Amino acid sequence: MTLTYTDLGWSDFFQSQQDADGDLTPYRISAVHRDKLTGLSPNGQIQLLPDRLTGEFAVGDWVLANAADQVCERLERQTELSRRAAGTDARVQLIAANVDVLFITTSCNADFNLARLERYLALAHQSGCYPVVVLTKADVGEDAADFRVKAESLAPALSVLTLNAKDPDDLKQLLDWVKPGQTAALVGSSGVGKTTLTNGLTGSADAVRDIREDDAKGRHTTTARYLRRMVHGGWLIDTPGMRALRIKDADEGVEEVFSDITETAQSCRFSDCAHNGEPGCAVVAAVKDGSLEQERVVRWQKLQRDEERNSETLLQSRRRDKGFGKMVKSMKRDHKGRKGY
Ligand SMILES: Nc1nc2c(ncn2[C@@H]2O[C@H](COP(=O)(O)OP(=O)(O)OP(=O)(O)O)[C@@H](O)[C@H]2O)c(=O)[nH]1
Ligand SMILES: [Zn+2]
Repeated sequence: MTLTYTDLGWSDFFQSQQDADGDLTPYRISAVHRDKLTGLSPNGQIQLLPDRLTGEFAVGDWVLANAADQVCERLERQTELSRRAAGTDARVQLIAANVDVLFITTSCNADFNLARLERYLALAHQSGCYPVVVLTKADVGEDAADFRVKAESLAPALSVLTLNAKDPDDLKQLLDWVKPGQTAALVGSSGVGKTTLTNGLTGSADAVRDIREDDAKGRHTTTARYLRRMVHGGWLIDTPGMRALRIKDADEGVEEVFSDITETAQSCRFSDCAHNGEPGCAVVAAVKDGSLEQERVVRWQKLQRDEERNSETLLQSRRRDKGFGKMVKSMKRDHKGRKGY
């Protein structure tokens, strides 16, 4: 079957970035390898040679390549999903590009965690993707409707689907959210059913899991991401091996997810109110009168702290560590001094 550029997700946004002569060919990146890229065009799939480190490309990117299959340009992204890399590394790690819909996947069991959902929602808002919460294992034991109500409480008009990932009929619910030519990405913890969903939505049983790398702790993780065609003509990016999501530079996303709280906080007497017992704190007052939920405020404060810390540059975190080291030293000195009394 021949695909057109429109089928691949090409739009006016990318067209306007085409080179004037039009002698370069656009390709959609379907896989990023150590030293090469896989690109899709109406002529099929080819290997492309990157013009910079492949870590600067994401699955879903559009690039322009010359007749020798060398990438000459990476087009500006409509949306970009990224997180802070694992370990002590402060770098940004790209997850996917030009994603329209983010399927935030969790299951109707112990994996369900409101704080984690909020983190993924902040990622969606920050990147410009439309979030849809997918609750799998609705067919198993516990009452799926309860989980749904809890998830829906996170934002007004939040789209929440409950389903059995193994049931082809249930999967139609997801297809409704992605138009042909649009791209969705699946995120969520290990074991929630991402592979099952990917196989069901793309009609392939061979989840390609061939690139294994050691992470910081020496564990093997599957890091390959692929752009796959969904049965109805949309595109799907699975994100295997994403053990934890550390959001970075997502302060606006966090603000959006907690807009009810941030709006209330504008009425605090002090503009830098930490909502920790300051006089005239509107957030504490709202918790008291029941218009804000205490646990949600606590989750907001924690997510804000995490986000700030993840967004520090390496230099800032070194300074913080140094400052902390100095503080410990001076405390030790003080302690010694006091002992002398
Ligand atoms: N009953 C039921 N089982 C499910 C459902 N979704 C997934 N499973 C099962 O849960 C197990 C884990 O599913 P996977 O699709 O491998 O989960 P994953 O998110 O891809 O996990 P990783 O590969 O570790 O990232 C498999 O045994 C699935 O068959 C569901 O909605 N209902
Ligand atoms: Zn306050």
